[in-house]
Amino acid sequence: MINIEELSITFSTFHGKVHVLDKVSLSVNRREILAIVGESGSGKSVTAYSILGLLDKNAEISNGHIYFDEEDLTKLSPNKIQKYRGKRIGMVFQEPMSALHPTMRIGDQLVNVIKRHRKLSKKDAYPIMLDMLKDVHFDNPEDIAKKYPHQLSGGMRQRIVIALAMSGQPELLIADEPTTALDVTIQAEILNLIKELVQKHNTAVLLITHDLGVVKEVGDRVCVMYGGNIMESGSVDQIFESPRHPYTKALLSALPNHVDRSERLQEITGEIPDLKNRPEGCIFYSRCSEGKSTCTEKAPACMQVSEAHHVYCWEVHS
Ligand SMILES: Nc1ncnc2c1ncn2[C@@H]1O[C@H](COP(=O)(O)OP(=O)(O)OP(=O)(O)O)[C@@H](O)[C@H]1O
Repeated sequence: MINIEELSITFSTFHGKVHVLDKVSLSVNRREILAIVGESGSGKSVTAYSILGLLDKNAEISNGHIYFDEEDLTKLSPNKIQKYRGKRIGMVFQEPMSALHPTMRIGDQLVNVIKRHRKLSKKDAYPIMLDMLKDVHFDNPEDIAKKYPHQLSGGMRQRIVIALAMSGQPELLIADEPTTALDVTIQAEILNLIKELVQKHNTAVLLITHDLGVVKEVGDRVCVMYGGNIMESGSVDQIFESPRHPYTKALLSALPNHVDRSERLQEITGEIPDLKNRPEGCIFYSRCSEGKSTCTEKAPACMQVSEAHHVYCWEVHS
């Protein structure tokens, strides 16, 4: 569905160039939820925004490709990429209010988007809108359609945003921290809803989170990111049960209850290096407990440790 190959992104800042993504490669398949997990600043959102063509103006794609069904999105003009957004690639962000019009009824917002994406009249879009509200678990769609966003709870608003994101029947849904702003009791409901819609509509999902509990709950595969690099990728079981990268191991063992492993990601000691001066070798070296001299010389090559389980670490090579 989507295939990112060796993507590098640099931001020009007042203090010089910051290399925030360094040869990131990942892919998401149809009907699959790929979770990207990592600490703050690891490059999760920049990866998502690059797919959507929504990078800040000071960003430059200095290397790589983003293939979406064979088309390289990095080569498209802003106008062309806009046609993908919303229609073929849906988006759900952390704060639902940012995606909703505050003074327009829910039903009208959905009808407008359905009309635009599916080229339908208002009359034909109306029953689809009611079905979409049912799809996101409202059993009183006519009533909900008449409401304004401020009349709904945070969880209900996020369900509306998911309905909006799905209204173009997207092939890929990008969800950036979709449950972070919500009450813990509502989080599972939203995650289950995403899972259900993926199955029903054959969508692929790129889920961005710093919450390992969320990964465990809904992810099929995981990419662990650190300092703009992928450290390890594999199935949820591979990453949780047999992590190979020292960073993944540190993240998991830092969990208060690492038997359960359904907790939020804890910060591990040390800081991400200055991305203006990326080290020659492994970006994680300064915080790694297993580092050796090779690690400072060149960035680790990708090592396949078992089917679909990849690790970028010299220690695993040895
Ligand atoms: N416009 C910009 N100019 C300069 N640096 C930027 C810009 N946007 C993002 N960055 C930097 O890119 C790096 C990656 O940011 P990104 O938002 O992708 O991290 P993240 O993993 O999503 O973290 P968080 O969970 O905090 O959102 C950070 O160091 C951030 O400061």
